[in-house]
Amino acid sequence: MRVHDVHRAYGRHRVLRGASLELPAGCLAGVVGENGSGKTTLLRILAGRLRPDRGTVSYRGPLGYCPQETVLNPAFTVDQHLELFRVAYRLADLSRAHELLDTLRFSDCRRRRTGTLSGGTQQKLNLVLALMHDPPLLLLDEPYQGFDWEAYQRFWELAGELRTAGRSFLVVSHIAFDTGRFDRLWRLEDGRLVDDARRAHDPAGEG
Ligand SMILES: Nc1ncnc2c1ncn2[C@@H]1O[C@H](COP(=O)(O)OP(=O)(O)OP(=O)(O)O)[C@@H](O)[C@H]1O
Repeated sequence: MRVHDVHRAYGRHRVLRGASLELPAGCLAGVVGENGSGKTTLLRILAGRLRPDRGTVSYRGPLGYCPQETVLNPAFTVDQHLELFRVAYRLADLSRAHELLDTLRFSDCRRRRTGTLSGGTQQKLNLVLALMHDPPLLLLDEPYQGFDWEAYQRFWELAGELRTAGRSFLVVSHIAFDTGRFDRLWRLEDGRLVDDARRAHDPAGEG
């Protein structure tokens, strides 16, 4: 994915003022920043949900987008959500989705209406819906919000496996302690992305 000089204002409030980044294949990248710095605005632009005022975003292939707010219908069961998304993604079956449910340990919730699930479990489903078509590029906005420690660890194990398989991630986070998990890290400051020198390692050899 290539993002070049993206600008976006809400009225007179200029949130993004020339944000740029390049995300190679097999890279687990993070964007951190203070509340209100524009992380969600940036991700919505990258996902095509919001138009930038200026700048370009380009990438190849489908992407998976996990928004901060869940996309669930409380009256539908987990299985019904999976089926809806299977049709939308034109998947032959739900084998990958069921594997992800197992990985995140909530297969026993398949017949429950999502309105009765805990916030953390709803977020797990939100994540599965973004991952089940195995897109090469994943845009995740605070994907582990509400996860307990075990689910949080499982998320990172899964991210590591997908990275090894060549998938790229852009994860928005405001949690300072997980920044060491990223291959690449940008801080969103004053509407621009600043490459963070403290990134853990760089498997793509680009840094
Ligand atoms: N639809 C909107 N209309 C007006 N202002 C908005 C809108 N959406 C976001 N903003 C403002 O833009 C700024 C950036 O918001 P954004 O949600 O992108 O930040 P964020 O970094 O994701 O914040 P957080 O960490 O709290 O989720 C904030 O000041 C917010 O109030």
